[in-house]
Amino acid sequence: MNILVINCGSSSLKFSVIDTLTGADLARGLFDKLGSDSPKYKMESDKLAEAVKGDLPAKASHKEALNTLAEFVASEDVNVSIDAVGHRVVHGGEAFTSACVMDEAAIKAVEACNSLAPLHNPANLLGIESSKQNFPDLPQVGVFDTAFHQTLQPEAYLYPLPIELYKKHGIRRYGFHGSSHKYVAGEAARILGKPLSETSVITAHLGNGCSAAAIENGVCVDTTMGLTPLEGMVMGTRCGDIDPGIIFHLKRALGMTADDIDVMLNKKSGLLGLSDISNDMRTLREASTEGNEAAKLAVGIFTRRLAKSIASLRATIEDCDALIFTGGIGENDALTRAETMQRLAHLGIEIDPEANKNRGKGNDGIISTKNSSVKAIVIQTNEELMIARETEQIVGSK
Ligand SMILES: Nc1ncnc2c1ncn2[C@@H]1O[C@H](COP(=O)(O)OP(=O)(O)O)[C@@H](O)[C@H]1O
Ligand SMILES: CC(=O)OP(=O)(O)O
Ligand SMILES: [Mg+2]
Repeated sequence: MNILVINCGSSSLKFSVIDTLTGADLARGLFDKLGSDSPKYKMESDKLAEAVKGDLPAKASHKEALNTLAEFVASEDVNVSIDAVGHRVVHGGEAFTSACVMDEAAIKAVEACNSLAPLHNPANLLGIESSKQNFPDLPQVGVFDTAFHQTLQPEAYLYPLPIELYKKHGIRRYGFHGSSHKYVAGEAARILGKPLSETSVITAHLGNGCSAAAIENGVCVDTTMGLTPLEGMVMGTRCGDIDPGIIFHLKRALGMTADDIDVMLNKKSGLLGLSDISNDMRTLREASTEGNEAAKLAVGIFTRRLAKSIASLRATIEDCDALIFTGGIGENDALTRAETMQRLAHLGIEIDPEANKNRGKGNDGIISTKNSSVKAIVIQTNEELMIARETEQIVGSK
């Protein structure tokens, strides 16, 4: 089957067309600055030597983006027919434990989660609505970031808050990046040569958003993100765990509004806030090499907290076969991996420095020594392939 996979942000749309038989992506692209005065796009296909770049008319929205990508996919440049559309949906709350067809009832259930993921969910729904208009004959399937974490037990998902908040308002830990954690856990089992149902791993997804998960015998038992994708580790622009008392202090002593604080914690904190240079790990590594102390400190705090998160997740599972690094930083930044593993020697992880240096850029594999009782593995994530596979399963079972 050929599945069009769509990941909609508030002003962007990422897509790929995946052949589920081979796992290859036949085409991919990005629409940026949608709704602004100068929306832009870049689309690629294996048949083309160069990417197709262009501008959409001012104020063009997700609908126009979908028109443009539909024409591209049907053109000589790609020339494939699409069987179904799979959408990334970030927050499915407790309503979704797996992917499903986005009918009216499912859309209503996602809408009910909008306030829990105001940055992500409304945009995801916009993508689904536009896609229904553009492709009325194709099945539209939602694949949820939260679904993989629905196996968490109350001990893991409840906050130590008045229990009414959970019972009446659904305030609990949900976890995100589920498609990535699930994909790399499956690949880890394959690399280790064990069935997934007998494989226990800690997966660290380190992209712009960062989260880690503890997976026991193939089942997710704990994760670092919570009600929203703000909890947990230091990220590009998000703070991760902080003392909630800081929020009251910012309001009372500095007069900030809830919206000001929200923007600060989500968009101006993390690596960007600490370094005052960039949210991008590559830029911070370069600045560190040139002796920039703020960049060094930002990265030091990032890896220290990353190691603390992994060590605390280790306490939630009985055995651990491997620690998995994935996402842009996990796949490419050998220094982040080395610094994290050095802090985790007490867990039985012994780094192979040469293997660690040589991994990355599509070169997956084990980066721990033969004697390491817990292996460390670099695995390139593929959320799009996971979404395509889950979409195929839903459509194929109809
Ligand atoms: N070669 C590299 N070395 C170090 N960091 C890298 C490298 N390539 C990408 N990264 C980092 O990966 C992060 C982005 O990860 P990615 O998974 O692409 O993000 P997203 O969550 O947006 O999908 C950025 O911090 C970027 O600097
Ligand atoms: C849920 C989340 O953090 O997603 P992203 O990393 O794509 O921002
Ligand atoms: Mg990514």
